[in-house]
Amino acid sequence: MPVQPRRAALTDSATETVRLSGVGFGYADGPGVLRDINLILAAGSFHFLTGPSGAGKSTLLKVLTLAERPTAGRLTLFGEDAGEAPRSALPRFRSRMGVVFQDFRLLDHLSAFDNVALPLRLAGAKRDSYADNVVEMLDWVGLGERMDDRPPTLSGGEKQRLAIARAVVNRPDLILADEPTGSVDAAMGERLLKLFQSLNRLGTTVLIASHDETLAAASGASVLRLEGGRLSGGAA
Ligand SMILES: Nc1ncnc2c1ncn2[C@@H]1O[C@H](COP(=O)(O)OP(=O)(O)OP(=O)(O)O)[C@@H](O)[C@H]1O
Repeated sequence: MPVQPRRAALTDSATETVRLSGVGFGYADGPGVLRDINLILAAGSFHFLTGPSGAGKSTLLKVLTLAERPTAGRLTLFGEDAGEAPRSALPRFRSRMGVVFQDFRLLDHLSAFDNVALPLRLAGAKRDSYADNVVEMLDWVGLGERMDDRPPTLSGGEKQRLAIARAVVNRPDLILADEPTGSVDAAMGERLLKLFQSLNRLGTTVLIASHDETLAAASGASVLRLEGGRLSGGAA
């Protein structure tokens, strides 16, 4: 029986940030990792994605960031078919996303300031127009005193906070974050959650993959659970 996509809120195509219909994925020569995933993330909704280690949370985020393409089913982002979009279309989809990678992917030769400024520079903004915004974001994540330092001199938690500041600085339409509080203490985890919630109140759709079930429950967000490659949970 075909499964209806889970609905997190309104499902009019104009208000959907993400739609997965029967999406499957497996790495080359490996077993299937994602099976028949049906999911709608309404524009402006907030979700946690939980599940045991190896369940496929990072893989699902890789499919959503178009680092991997679905091997079955249909993926729509911002109302457009993305699963089979040509490579030349990928920057257009990605320019609307802020991604926090599990391994941070900071540029070691750039200062903390320049790492955070990168998405704005790539979007063509001039330094004068974004400098205050970058400083404000670094202050928010507690790195206001470290803006001239390079990533190799930062602790794991500081790198994580820097990666989050970079992902959110240009107010993307969609934030995809893989374990964004995995390297920080509980108080900083709550502060970072507030940052994601503030952006969400401004209209950004947020999906956070996390082992931290306590933080997920405290957030009041819908909690999606991935297990054995299948998705359950979320708002009905
Ligand atoms: N590049 C890859 N090539 C082949 N198999 C992979 C690759 N990356 C992940 N896998 C496999 O896919 C499955 C899902 O991994 P994934 O990293 O998505 O899980 P996860 O839920 O994010 O785990 P964790 O919570 O430990 O980060 C695992 O069995 C893993 O071994």
